[in-house]
Amino acid sequence: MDHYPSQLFMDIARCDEYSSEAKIEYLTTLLNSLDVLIYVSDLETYELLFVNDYGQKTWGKPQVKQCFEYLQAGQHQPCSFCTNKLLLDAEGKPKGVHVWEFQNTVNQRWYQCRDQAIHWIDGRYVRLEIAVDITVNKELEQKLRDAKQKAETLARIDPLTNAYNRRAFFENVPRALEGALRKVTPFCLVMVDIDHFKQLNDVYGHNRGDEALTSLIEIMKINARASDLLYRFGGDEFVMVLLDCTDEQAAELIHRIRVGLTASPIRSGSTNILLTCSFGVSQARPDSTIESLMHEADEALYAGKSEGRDRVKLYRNLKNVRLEDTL
Ligand SMILES: Nc1nc2c(ncn2[C@@H]2O[C@H](COP(=O)(O)OP(=O)(O)OP(=O)(O)O)[C@@H](O)[C@H]2O)c(=O)[nH]1
Repeated sequence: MDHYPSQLFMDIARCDEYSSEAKIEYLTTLLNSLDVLIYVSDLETYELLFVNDYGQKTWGKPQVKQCFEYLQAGQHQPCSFCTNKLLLDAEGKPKGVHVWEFQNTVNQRWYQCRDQAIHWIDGRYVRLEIAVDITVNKELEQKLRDAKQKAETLARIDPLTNAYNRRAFFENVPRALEGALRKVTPFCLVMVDIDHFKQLNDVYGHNRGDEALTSLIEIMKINARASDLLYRFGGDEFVMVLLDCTDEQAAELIHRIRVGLTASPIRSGSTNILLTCSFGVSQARPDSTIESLMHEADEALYAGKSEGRDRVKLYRNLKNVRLEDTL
């Protein structure tokens, strides 16, 4: 048969060989064989004029007159999202197919709805909706979105310590510094580096080294405020970003961390490994940038390293802040 489908219907309609009932049955069989919802309703009164078998299997036999009561849960007036008004132009002529997606309130499944105004048997324009169940696609879309979100989060977290990583630092901290400078609130950056970490690894093994890294971040977290941000920059180097905090207050926090480190040695058999760190602190000035703050904190840290390690240096004066100074 080389007919286009629309031509085929016209041929059937005009054919004298079949009765009108046979022609209607033919068309109804066709509409009822489709695995999509097809319904027709009046554009003004919302009265249901036709629902195919797929619709009746899904929403039941229509016991009510209007499409909104039939197709939606607890809906006793036209739906706020009804597309009827979009189907005719200003002159009252059909505007073509309007495609949209919707989660049905009766069965919670997602449908792609294709709505249009068509001529009905009696000459009026009515609403024809063809709705395809796209729930599986929607679920896949959601899974993809979740997986993307998870991958994005993981790309910003150090898997060993669960601290944020360097990438997260450069994404978040410049904005935090900008905010602090605008509001003229103090802002501190602290570089933390474990002392002789290579030796710890070499003598006690990599696993003890890993334990030392996770133990340090735990101790930092326990002592930090909720607004403080902790990052593992790589290896045994960490950065603390302290909002609304002066370098003297930073030194108090560092003191608590050092006390925590003394109280929680890493166990290796019968040996207690005491972990010490060097700390370099820089406080933002009005013209500070992330780069300048990092450079200053680094300078303070390495001044402490070269003087023998296990100490806290403020960039401001490069003097040692002794444990007892912060008590
Ligand atoms: N266990 C473990 N070791 C790591 C990890 N990442 C880096 N390291 C090791 O950390 C050590 C860092 O050593 P260095 O940078 O030389 O510093 P250090 O020995 O702490 O010396 P100072 O900082 O000068 O006191 C290297 O031996 C790295 O192999 C890790 O994820 N786990």
